[in-house]
Amino acid sequence: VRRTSGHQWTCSDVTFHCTSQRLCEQWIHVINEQLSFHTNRPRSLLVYINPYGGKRQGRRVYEQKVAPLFHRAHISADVIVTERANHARDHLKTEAELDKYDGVVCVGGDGMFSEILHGLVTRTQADSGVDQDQPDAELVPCSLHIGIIPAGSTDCICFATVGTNDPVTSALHIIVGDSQPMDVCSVHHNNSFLRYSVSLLGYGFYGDVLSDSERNRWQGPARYDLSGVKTFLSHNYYEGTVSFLPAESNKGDPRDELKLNGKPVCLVCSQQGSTLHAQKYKNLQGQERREKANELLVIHGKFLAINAANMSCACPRSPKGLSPSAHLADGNTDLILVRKCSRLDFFRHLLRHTNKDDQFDHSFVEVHRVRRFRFQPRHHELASLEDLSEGLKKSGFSPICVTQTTCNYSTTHSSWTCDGEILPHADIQVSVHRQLIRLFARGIEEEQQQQRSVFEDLGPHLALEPSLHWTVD
Ligand SMILES: CCCCCCCCCCCCC/C=C/[C@@H](O)[C@H](CO)NC(=O)CCCCCCCCCCCCCCC
Ligand SMILES: Nc1ncnc2c1ncn2[C@@H]1O[C@H](COP(=O)(O)OP(=O)(O)OP(=O)(O)O)[C@@H](O)[C@H]1O
Ligand SMILES: [Ca+2]
Repeated sequence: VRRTSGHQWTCSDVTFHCTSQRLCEQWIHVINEQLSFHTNRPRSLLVYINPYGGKRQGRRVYEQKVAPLFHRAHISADVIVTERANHARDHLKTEAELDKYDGVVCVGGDGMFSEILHGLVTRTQADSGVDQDQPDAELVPCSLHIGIIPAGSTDCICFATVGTNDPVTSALHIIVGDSQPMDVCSVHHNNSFLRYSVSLLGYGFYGDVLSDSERNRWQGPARYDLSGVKTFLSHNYYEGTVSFLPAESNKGDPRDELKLNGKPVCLVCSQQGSTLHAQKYKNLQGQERREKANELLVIHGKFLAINAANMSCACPRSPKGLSPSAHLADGNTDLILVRKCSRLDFFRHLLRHTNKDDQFDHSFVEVHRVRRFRFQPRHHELASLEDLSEGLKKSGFSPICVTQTTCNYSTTHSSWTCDGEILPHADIQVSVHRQLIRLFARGIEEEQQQQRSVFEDLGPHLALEPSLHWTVD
């Protein structure tokens, strides 16, 4: 494997010249033996292809670019081309013989990934007797790795975990058996399970963009930009209460510049983080007290957007993403609150997603790293007040009218987008489940890491440099 620019990997050939047939056979034997020591590599995969994702190229991408690589790497693959939406999810939930495989691969976009996520997590909980309707249930991590071959219109999850959306690069991460743990958010309404999320939960601006764009699916990926401009111009804001449990004190700050992004060296995402936490915990009496009491912080306000970014959400549209310092596997999500402000200010904030400026450095934006949160829209609060106070009703005071007349360009509620799906309820509770799944990926590498050979990272068995071969020869 050879690294090229922009986090892409390609196949690289090494030609061995031997003086005799016997030496050649020895080499083949030794190399195969060394490869067999590397047990993290998958041997057997279950592949789901969405033939209608993105530009409808999923099948071609798999057959022409990925299958030949799996074949060369002696990986066997059972391929299912989906016939309808939720085919992959339902097959994983009930039918798939998961014991036969080392991993599940999805060929498609974020929607297809979400199907695999729901199928695999739900199956794992059912097999372990965990009730996912309980918001505080401790979910059991999935044993199979998930690989993503990008072939959708939005490949945000692939982009934010690999650094590029290139099918060959993703196939090579699968082949070498890379492993990237990832947090998963569970979303509940009252005490019933709604969905899982790994990237963006967005209420207000992004919820409205998604709701509008669903009506214009025929426009393809451009629908997001069109609905984006429309939603920006409507400038709706929504009133409600956000309550959240802040992250432990060692988890870094959403505004820190470390940008470790869940890489293997990242202390925040690794087990070593706990030791670091123990030391800091001692010195922070106030923080300690708050964590012990599991104290929720409560913010009431009028918001243009409420976003929970469980990972950076970097994508070609926004190369550093919604929360550039978010970690993939730290057990937290970054909660971004954009309060009511002028159109110009909101435009400035949005624009900063496309350049190097800090999008959180505005008086109307705040960001919190949290373990769980709840959102209650205002009309819910008013509805319960209404129940309690007959007097209010008698006086003819109608909460919804009040909201509409005092805020003449506000509707009463928005919808949540959950990794691109619209949720049916606005009042939601969200909990982060640390490292619930593992991807065949390694996070976005920094420049120095990119200088090294891919095989150096795989341990001593595969550290075969061409120069070394010549010396032995
Ligand atoms: C002035 C330029 C501002 C550009 C601001 C760009 C910020 C982009 C942030 C993108 C975050 C994507 C997170 C991805 C989540 C995925 O799990 C999900 C499923 O595929 N995709 C979406 O929800 C799809 C979400 C698609 C959201 C597209 C938003 C487009 C906004 C355009 C705003 C235009 C304002 C123009 C003002 C004149
Ligand atoms: N055979 C199928 N026919 C129709 N829909 C399917 C099929 N297989 C999967 N789907 C659905 O297609 C949706 C979009 O798929 P995918 O994510 O692969 O592509 P996409 O173009 O990136 O779409 P989006 O950007 O909307 O997520 C998914 O939600 C998935 O459930
Ligand atoms: Ca996280």
